[in-house]
Amino acid sequence: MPEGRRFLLRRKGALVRLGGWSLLESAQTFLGGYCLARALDRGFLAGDTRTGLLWLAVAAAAILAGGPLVRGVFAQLAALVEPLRDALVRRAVHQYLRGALADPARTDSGAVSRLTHQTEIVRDSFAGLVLTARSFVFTALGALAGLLALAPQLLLVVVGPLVLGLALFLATLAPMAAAQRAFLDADEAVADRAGALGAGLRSIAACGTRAEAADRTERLIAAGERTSRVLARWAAVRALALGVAGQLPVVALLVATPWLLRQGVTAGALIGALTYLVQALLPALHTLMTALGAAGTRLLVVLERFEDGAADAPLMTPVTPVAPDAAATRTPPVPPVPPAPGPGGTRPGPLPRRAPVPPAAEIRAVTLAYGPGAPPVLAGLDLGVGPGEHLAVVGPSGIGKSTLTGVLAGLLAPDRGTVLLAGEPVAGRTPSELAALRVLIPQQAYVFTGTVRENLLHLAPGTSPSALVRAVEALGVDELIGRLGGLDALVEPATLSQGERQSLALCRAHLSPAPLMILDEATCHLDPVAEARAELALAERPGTLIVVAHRLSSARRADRVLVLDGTRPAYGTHEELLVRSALYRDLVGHWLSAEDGNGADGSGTDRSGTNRSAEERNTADRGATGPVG
Ligand SMILES: Nc1ncnc2c1ncn2[C@@H]1O[C@H](COP(=O)(O)OP(=O)(O)OP(=O)(O)O)[C@@H](O)[C@H]1O
Repeated sequence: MPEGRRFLLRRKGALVRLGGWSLLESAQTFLGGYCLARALDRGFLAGDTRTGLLWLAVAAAAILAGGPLVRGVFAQLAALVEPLRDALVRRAVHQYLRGALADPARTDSGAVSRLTHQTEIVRDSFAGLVLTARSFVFTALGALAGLLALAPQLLLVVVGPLVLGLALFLATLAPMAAAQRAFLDADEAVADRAGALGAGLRSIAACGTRAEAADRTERLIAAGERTSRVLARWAAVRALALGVAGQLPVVALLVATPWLLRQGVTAGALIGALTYLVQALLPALHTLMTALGAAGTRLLVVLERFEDGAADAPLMTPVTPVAPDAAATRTPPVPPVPPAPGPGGTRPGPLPRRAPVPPAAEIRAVTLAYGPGAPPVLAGLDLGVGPGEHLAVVGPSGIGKSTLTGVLAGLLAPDRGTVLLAGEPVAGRTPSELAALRVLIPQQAYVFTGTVRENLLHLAPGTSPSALVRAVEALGVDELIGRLGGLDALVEPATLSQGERQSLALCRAHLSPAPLMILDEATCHLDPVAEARAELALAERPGTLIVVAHRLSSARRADRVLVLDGTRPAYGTHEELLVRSALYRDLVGHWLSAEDGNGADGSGTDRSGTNRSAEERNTADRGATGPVG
């Protein structure tokens, strides 16, 4: 408002000229009713047709003068509206430059819309408002002056309902604007959501989060419905105000006719008064209310897009350029990741109490049940995975391994407890924030129709060609890519085997910049050699690796193993768990007998571990097979 006032005060000349032209509109209104009244009273009702026609000719001349009047009004209107448009364009450019200098990485996609579409909306809405508000004020002046000139008693009858209706209308302005803003916000939220859903459709289908996505969208649509109901209610109040201000004076005039006649008001004056009400005031009022309701609210809402403190910022201020490095320091710090241990390396059990960097992933007293009456799948689980660590998660089928990966990845919200990634809570993070922190590869690998390159670079589009080649070689998928026709060959997911899909998905995960990688049986369709190669490559990648393991070799490669066992989980190295956990021994025994059934695992490692003596091997194998046997 103060800015608007300042803007108008600086254009006093144009306002005065506009007022001058508008006064002619008052005169036109005045003459319309007055001439008709006189034509009746002094001409036709008095039997003097010539005089009657003369008065009507004066009224016609006033109407014909309308052409030049409109031209004059529009010329002055341009003097008000065009500077506003220019100021908004300047402000939009300034906002954009300020944002770009403050954060070169940020893209302000709304800037073009503000510069073009939104500026034009403001310009048209402002012009429409000035036109209608001015027209109403000067028409009302002309009509009231006419009523006074015809008979002051007419004013007494008409002014009461007119003022009442106007007051009711003015009272609806603020709540109506608030309702309109809420409606537009809700509408934009639904549009944003629809856009995000469209862009993320593949991921939603791949992660199986269709129900959650639908639920969140439904809530937004319901909010939109509520705001449109509120808006409709205020529109009804506004229609009532229009009825009171526009129609009630006519009814009052008709009801008061006997009294007015007794007061000496002539028939011509009554017809003139009706003309003022029906032909001048009512249409002007209707146009004003419609314009304020539609253009006014649109103007308010769009003008807000030009705010954000830009008003305080002086234009053309020299700004110190921001070095790209400085911008980089503003991105959220990623905890330093120490180098991962070598393939055969071990890391002793619990994390040190005062770790220099927060754990890569941490679960504190997490409980999760699928449904209110269902027994918890995870019950008060604690887990800390250090940066660079390689953890294997094992357990019988249905014990909750996938549930745990979902919780760690932020896809499942626990009923109780906290999940932290890199020391920050997972709850409340947006999908893109989560994607920057972790990558989860489920058992059903996600490959989409597109080129091999698009599939591999899906999580890291900026990867250099040499890094891509290195990842392809490390994962051993070069042969597969050759068979598919090269990096630019089109992939048809349906024509790939499960193992081929897993290979591509693992290579994509390898390229992802996320510091935490979670594999949920993501190698189950690979042969043991390919699995070993993939896991080793992924473990050597900087960052933390959590693998839901389904083979002994996979558990052996990890620094530590988490055995999920209902409410009694066990942690430790492979060797420690062979001693401590009966369930782990059972699992190992089961894996060994399965491998015996399938022949050697082909992984190139012996079955009991790397670089161990025959005696150690025997001990371990005895421990492993004991309970099963
Ligand atoms: N969306 C769900 N709704 C209800 N129950 C579920 C849901 N997902 C998993 N469960 C149940 O939770 C338990 C743990 O399932 P989860 O998939 O986490 O186990 P898992 O250890 O990964 O099993 P597997 O090794 O067979 O994949 C199971 O009893 C399963 O039936």
